[in-house]
Amino acid sequence: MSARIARSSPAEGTSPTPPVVLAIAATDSGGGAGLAADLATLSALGVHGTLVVTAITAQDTTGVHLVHPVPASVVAAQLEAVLGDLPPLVVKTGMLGTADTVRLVADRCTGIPLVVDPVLRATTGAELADHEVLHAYRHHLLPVATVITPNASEARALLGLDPGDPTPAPELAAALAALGPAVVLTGGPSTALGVGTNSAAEFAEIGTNTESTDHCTDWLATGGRPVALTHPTVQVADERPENRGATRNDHGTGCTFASAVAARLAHGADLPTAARDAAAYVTTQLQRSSTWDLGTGRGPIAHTHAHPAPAPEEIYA
Ligand SMILES: Nc1ncnc2c1ncn2[C@@H]1O[C@H](COP(=O)(O)OP(=O)(O)OP(=O)(O)O)[C@@H](O)[C@H]1O
Ligand SMILES: Cc1ncc(CO)c(N)n1
Repeated sequence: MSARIARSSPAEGTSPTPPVVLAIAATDSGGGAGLAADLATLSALGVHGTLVVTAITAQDTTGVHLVHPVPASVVAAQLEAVLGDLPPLVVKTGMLGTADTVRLVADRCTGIPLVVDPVLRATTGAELADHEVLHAYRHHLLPVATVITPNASEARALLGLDPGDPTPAPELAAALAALGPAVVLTGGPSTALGVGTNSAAEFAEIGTNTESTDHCTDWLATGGRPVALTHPTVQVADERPENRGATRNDHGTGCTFASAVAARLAHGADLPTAARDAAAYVTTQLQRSSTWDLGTGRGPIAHTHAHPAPAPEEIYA
């Protein structure tokens, strides 16, 4: 017997119209990052997500195997379709793939609150942007972005610094903010270890030390002195013996974080609140997937909201 979706009376079974956030990003066939992460996060946080696909990636928990950019004319057609009919309160960008697409997004999304996650490299290490793309980010997208959410290595690339440049994280955030947008420079556990980003003085300032991995620090820069936003680390497995039992499922944290920022902004939160809420959401979802066994590499952060699934009688009648 087939189950029928319940049709309850409008007063009982309806909810208010949700805000719309447009996610402009690429697909991840493994379902951990990119548009899969964006739409799941927006849905979990009470937002209707519309989407523009910029590239298709063949990707799994072990790495990126192929990137197929969508032609700029097809990206433009998707943008025209959704910007007119379903105007977004906030736009969030992830992997854009080509310089043409970066410029197109900058042109078409000017005047809409814009959260830019400058995806230049996958968690698994694959390069997802070349010099032309970087140039387009610097000169076209950053000046019209409301907030950008790079990690430290993306921040260095956007500033034209060497990968090994020792500039501390808050200075990187401040330098990017000087180009126009507010900045949340994200820092996973490697930042807490002081790898290339935080100086000992900064760790003293935020009440931790260079050996501590208990807290992650994101740096919020809005023009003045950058502010440290700290939250508890979900320990990630690495070569250290004490971390052997920790999670290996952290694929998609950056996309999830930026989408959560966009969702909270769309609900009217201010940027510091949105950034704190987004970090709390990432931490919760990392914790939830910490014992999952998906794939052989770095598995996904949790994108399920009701898991295990509710009993059928709670959904169907
Ligand atoms: N292990 C962790 N425990 C708690 N929070 C984490 C952890 N790893 C990342 N985060 C948080 O997740 C958010 C996204 O930061 P992250 O640095 O992972 O982005 P990213 O490097 O751009 O990710 P990705 O490579 O998936 O795009 C930040 O708020 C960061 O502090
Ligand atoms: C499609 C896509 N977007 C973003 C990332 C960054 O994690 C990724 N690995 N893949």
